[in-house]
Amino acid sequence: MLTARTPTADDDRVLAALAADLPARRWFPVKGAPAELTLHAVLPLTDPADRDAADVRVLLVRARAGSIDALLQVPVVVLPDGSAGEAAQAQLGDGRVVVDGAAHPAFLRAWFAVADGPGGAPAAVDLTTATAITGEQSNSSVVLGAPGRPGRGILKVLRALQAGENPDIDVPRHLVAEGYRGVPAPLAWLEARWPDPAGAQDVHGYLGVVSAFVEGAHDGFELACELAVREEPFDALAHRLGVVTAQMHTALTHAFPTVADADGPQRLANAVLDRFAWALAAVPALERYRAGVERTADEVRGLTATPPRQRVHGDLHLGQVLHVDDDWLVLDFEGEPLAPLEARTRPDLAVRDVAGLLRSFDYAAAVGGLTGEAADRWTTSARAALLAGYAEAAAASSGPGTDPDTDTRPNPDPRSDDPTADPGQAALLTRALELDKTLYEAVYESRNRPAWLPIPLAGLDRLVG
Ligand SMILES: Nc1ncnc2c1ncn2[C@@H]1O[C@H](COP(=O)(O)OP(=O)(O)O)[C@@H](O)[C@H]1O
Ligand SMILES: O=P(O)(O)O[C@H]1O[C@H](CO)[C@@H](O[C@H]2O[C@H](CO)[C@@H](O)[C@H](O)[C@H]2O)[C@H](O)[C@H]1O
Repeated sequence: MLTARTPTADDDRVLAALAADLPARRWFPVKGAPAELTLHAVLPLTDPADRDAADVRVLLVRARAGSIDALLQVPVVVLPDGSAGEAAQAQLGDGRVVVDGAAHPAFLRAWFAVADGPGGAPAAVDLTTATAITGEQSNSSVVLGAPGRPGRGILKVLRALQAGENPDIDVPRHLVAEGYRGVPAPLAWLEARWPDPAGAQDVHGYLGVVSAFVEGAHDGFELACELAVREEPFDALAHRLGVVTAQMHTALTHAFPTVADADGPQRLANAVLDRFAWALAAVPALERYRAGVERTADEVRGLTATPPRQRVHGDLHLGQVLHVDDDWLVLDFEGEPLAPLEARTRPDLAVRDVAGLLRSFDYAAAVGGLTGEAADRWTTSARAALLAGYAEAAAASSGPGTDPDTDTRPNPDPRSDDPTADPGQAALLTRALELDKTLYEAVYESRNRPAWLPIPLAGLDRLVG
C-alpha cells in the first residue's frame, strides 16, 4: 500500500509543466471548458533503496470545473534531458524532462514492486515490452509482454480515483473465486492511502489492476461496427452475448447478495426522473423530452413489481466485451464512470446491463454508417437476438452448468419467480432502463465527444420523442 506525501515545490513545478497537456487527454474528465488544476498529494514510487532508481511519482491532481470535482492519477517519470527521446511530455527547464509514466519501464517496475496479488512482485508478468492502448477509454491501459510470449498482462491505470472498494477489481476477483471463467483474471493490484479532498481524514483506494491479457481477442464494439459497415447482421454474435450476459448475472447472484425490493417500481420511476434532472442540467437541449420521460416514469410506477436487485456490471456495452474463440469475455466492472462509487456498487436490476448492450447497437449502427431503414433493420434483429439469448440462458440457469447453445432439454419457464414475467411489463422495464442509459449517454457525449451527441439524441427521439 502506498502512502501519499505533501507536494513539494518540485512536484508543483512538474504539474505546472504538464498543465497545458493534461486537458487534451482522452481520460481528462473536463472537456471544452477550463478546469482548475491543483496538486492534491503525491505518491512516491521511487525505490529509496536503489540509488540509481529513476524518479517515479504519481501526482494526485484535483480537477474542478462546474459540477465536476475529480481526483486524477497522473503517473510521471522525471528524467535528465536527452534521455527520454520523443516520449518527453514536458520540459522542466532545468535539464530535466517529464515523461508520461503509464507505459514507462521505470514506472512499471516500481508499480510491480509494491503491488499485491498472485501476479505481483516478483512479477509473473513480462515487463520488458509495454504498449499503451490508444482507444476510447476513461482510463489508460498498457499491454505488457510481447505477442505470443508467456507472461502477458494488461495494466489499467485508473484515472479518476475513488476511495474504497473498486468494483473493477473486486467483482472479477469474486467471480474468479466462484469458478466463473467469463472474465480475465486479475493478477496484481495496487492500493494507496491519500488525504480525502473533501475531509480531514485519509482515505484508501485502488490505483490500478493488471489482468491476464486475452490473446487474439476482438473488441466487441469494433467487431459490431465492422459488420454494420458491411450491412452484415450481428445477430449470431448478439445471441451469444445475451447468453453470456445472463450467465454472468447468474454467477453474480452466487458471488454477491441479492435484495428483494418492495418499492421497486417507485424507486425506478424516481431514478429515471432524477436522471433526467441531472442530464438536463448538463444538456439543456434535453428539455424537449421532458413530457416523454415523465410519461415513461408514470408507466413504470404502474408496474406490479420489479425483479430482485443483484450485483450487476453497471455499464455494459459493446466496448466492454471481447470476442475470442467464438465466445465473449466481459471486462470493466467499474460501473458508470460519471456515477459516485456508492451508486456503482449497489445491488441493481440485472436488466440494466441488457439495456446497456441494446443501446450499444444504436452506436455501432451509427458509427458503422447505417442510417434510416438500414439502421433500423440491423439494430432490430440484433436486439431480438440478444434478448432471445438472454431469456434462453436465464431459463437454462435453473439447471447446473447448462448452456442454452448446447443444451437440448426443453427450457423451464425463464422467469417463473419474476414479477415481470409478463412480456409487456418486461418490455417496459427494458425501455425505462434504456431511457435511463440514453440520458446518461447524452451527458457523457456532451462532456467527452460532442460530435457523438446526436447518437443518444436519436435514441431519445425513438424512446420518448
Ligand atoms: N484482459 C484483456 N485482454 C485483452 N484486451 C483487453 C483486456 N482488458 C482490456 N482490454 C482492451 O482494453 C480496452 C479498454 O479496457 P477497459 O477495461 O474497458 O478500460 P476502460 O474502463 O478505460 O474503458 C478494451 O476495450 C479491450 O480492447
Ligand atoms: O469508459 P467506459 O468504457 O467505462 O465507458 C464510458 O465510455 C464509453 C465510450 O467508450 C461509453 O459508451 C458509449 O459509447 C460506446 C461506443 O464508444 C457505446 O458502445 C455505448 O453503448 C455507449 O454507451 C459509456 O457509456 C461510458 O460510461
